[in-house]
Amino acid sequence: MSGDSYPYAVEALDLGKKYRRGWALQECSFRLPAGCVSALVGPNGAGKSTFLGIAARLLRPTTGSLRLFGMEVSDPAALQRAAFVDQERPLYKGFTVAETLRLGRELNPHWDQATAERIVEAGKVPFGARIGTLSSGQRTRVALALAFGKRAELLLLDEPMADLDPLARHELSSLLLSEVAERGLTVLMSSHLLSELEEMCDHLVVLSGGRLRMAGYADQLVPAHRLITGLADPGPGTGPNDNGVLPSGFAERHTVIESRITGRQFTALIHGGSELDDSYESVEPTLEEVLLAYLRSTEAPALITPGAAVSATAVPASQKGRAA
Ligand SMILES: Nc1ncnc2c1ncn2[C@@H]1O[C@H](COP(=O)(O)OP(=O)(O)OP(=O)(O)O)[C@@H](O)[C@H]1O
Repeated sequence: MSGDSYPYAVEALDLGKKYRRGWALQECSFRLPAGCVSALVGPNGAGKSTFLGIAARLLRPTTGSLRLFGMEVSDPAALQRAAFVDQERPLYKGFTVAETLRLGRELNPHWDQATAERIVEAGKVPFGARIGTLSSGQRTRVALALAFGKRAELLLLDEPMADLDPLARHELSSLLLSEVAERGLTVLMSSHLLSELEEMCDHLVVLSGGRLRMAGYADQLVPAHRLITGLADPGPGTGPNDNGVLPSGFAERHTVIESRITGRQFTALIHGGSELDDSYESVEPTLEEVLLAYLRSTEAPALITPGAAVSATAVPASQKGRAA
């Protein structure tokens, strides 16, 4: 089923994870084209680490299936093609940096020592220093060196920027983008801040409360929306603090993702290309405006672009249901 040119790096179908306290991830279905750099975004507790943990085979899903390059994630061959940088950066504290890289070389058949050393050297991290004595940003750098040294085709990075200084962030983004351009690397990296990843990523996967809210290329997600402002109709009351309401019939004519009334003015983010009344102002929203609207309006349907949608027929019947 797999092949070097398999077009999707990740395919999740009805993926879910339940802990004793409840669902951390539910009914999550999307696919990630190979070769893209995708931001896995969502507020605290959204399920990002849970998703990455399943993709790195550290967690077993409760429902559904996850495939990497067409192979079920439980297949050891799938795992060889992915590298994971855990949020906790779990490295052996008693090992030196050089010993950590040596371990990477021994465990990974396609190990690239030169790249791993280059990443460590760029941060001026001493090879003889013990991991336990490094700052959190330096530990992140060593974890990234291990991930890049593995020469995996898919990098799963859990909050890679969280403890890096601005120079190191810039260096990491250049490194990622050159690897993507040179050898078609796919990257899925999490953050709870879109602004942290926006410049690097051409693709977006958004989770909230364990559910998928958006997935697709940013340049397809944004133009599907308009940000409308106009005069609100007076509210039902007459007092000075009464809010207005959306103009009559507006919500019936347009797919309103989110609306706000401020004084006599309304602002609405709408989806789709329905005809607009001349009396309204309409602009294309920013990616952040679209993202925030979908995160705040949990009742609005999730937005999955056709290229990111995965149907039950895309996954062989033998791989559906409870994961092995
Ligand atoms: N081992 C666990 N046992 C019980 N609940 C857990 C466990 N791990 C995660 N959860 C819960 O699952 C939900 C999703 O957690 P997860 O760590 O995946 O979110 P996240 O999006 O990565 O959050 P953050 O941005 O804060 O790192 C949270 O409600 C969390 O409390």
